[in-house]
Amino acid sequence: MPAPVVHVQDVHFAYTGQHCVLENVNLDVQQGDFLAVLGPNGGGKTTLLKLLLGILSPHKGTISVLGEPPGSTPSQVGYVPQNTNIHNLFPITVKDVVLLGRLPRRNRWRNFSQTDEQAARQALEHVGIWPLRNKRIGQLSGGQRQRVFIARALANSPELLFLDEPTASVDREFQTLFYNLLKELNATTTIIVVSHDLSILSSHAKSVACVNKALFYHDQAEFTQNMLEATYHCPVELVVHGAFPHRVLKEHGCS
Ligand SMILES: Nc1ncnc2c1ncn2[C@@H]1O[C@H](COP(=O)(O)OP(=O)(O)OP(=O)(O)O)[C@@H](O)[C@H]1O
Repeated sequence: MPAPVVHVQDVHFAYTGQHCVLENVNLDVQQGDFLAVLGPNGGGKTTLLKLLLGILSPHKGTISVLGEPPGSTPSQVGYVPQNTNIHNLFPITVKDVVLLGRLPRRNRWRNFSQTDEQAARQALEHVGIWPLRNKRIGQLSGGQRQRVFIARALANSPELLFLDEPTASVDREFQTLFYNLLKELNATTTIIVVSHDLSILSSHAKSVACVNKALFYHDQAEFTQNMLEATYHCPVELVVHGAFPHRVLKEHGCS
């Protein structure tokens, strides 16, 4: 089997002065995978992505991404963060935010080329907001901003794409469009997406990682009741309705 694009071995992580957020985490992601990362609030999903991006460093264990230490191949890795705090009055247009995705980590102030402009246009068209390109980002709704940051991640045609709750504030119509776009991108891009939306992920992901301090990996996108209950530590009910599988959590009180 070829070397995995993401290799995590015996990783432990805690924020300063806090309990362990991730403990003894092991994960291999193969090229071409579409991995859904699930788990309860505070389970450590975003922390795991930040470790893979090199924003945080593990206290114990090793991580490699595309065969290198995390953070050393930024032009091959796209990232859509969960929260994007930009001041409403910050004077930057939608297109400029997307163009920033084309800049290497070093030499960040080079001029943009025709190729950069074309890539930005294509990314904005992909997420359906090319007409908004000259608006200031502060003038956009939460869902429109989310699309801008997805376009920024796509603008570099990354080999590996990390997405943290990418559809949290977008409407249902765009969610479907977006997951279809991810499916298309998955032909050439390895995708790791954190989401609570089991219904859509169940029909698009190829594998699943459940994260709640520990990580349980399943090499098939099959969400079984046992697996979800072990992760969420509470009863979970799987139901199917509509044209494609749709799962919901049973009403419950978690202690
Ligand atoms: N910068 C930080 N400093 C201290 N503790 C933090 C920090 N960021 C996250 N935590 C804590 O680490 C734990 C894991 O947080 P993380 O954001 O990774 O969870 P998550 O699974 O992504 O949650 P959610 O589904 O709510 O987004 C939580 O208990 C959180 O309070």
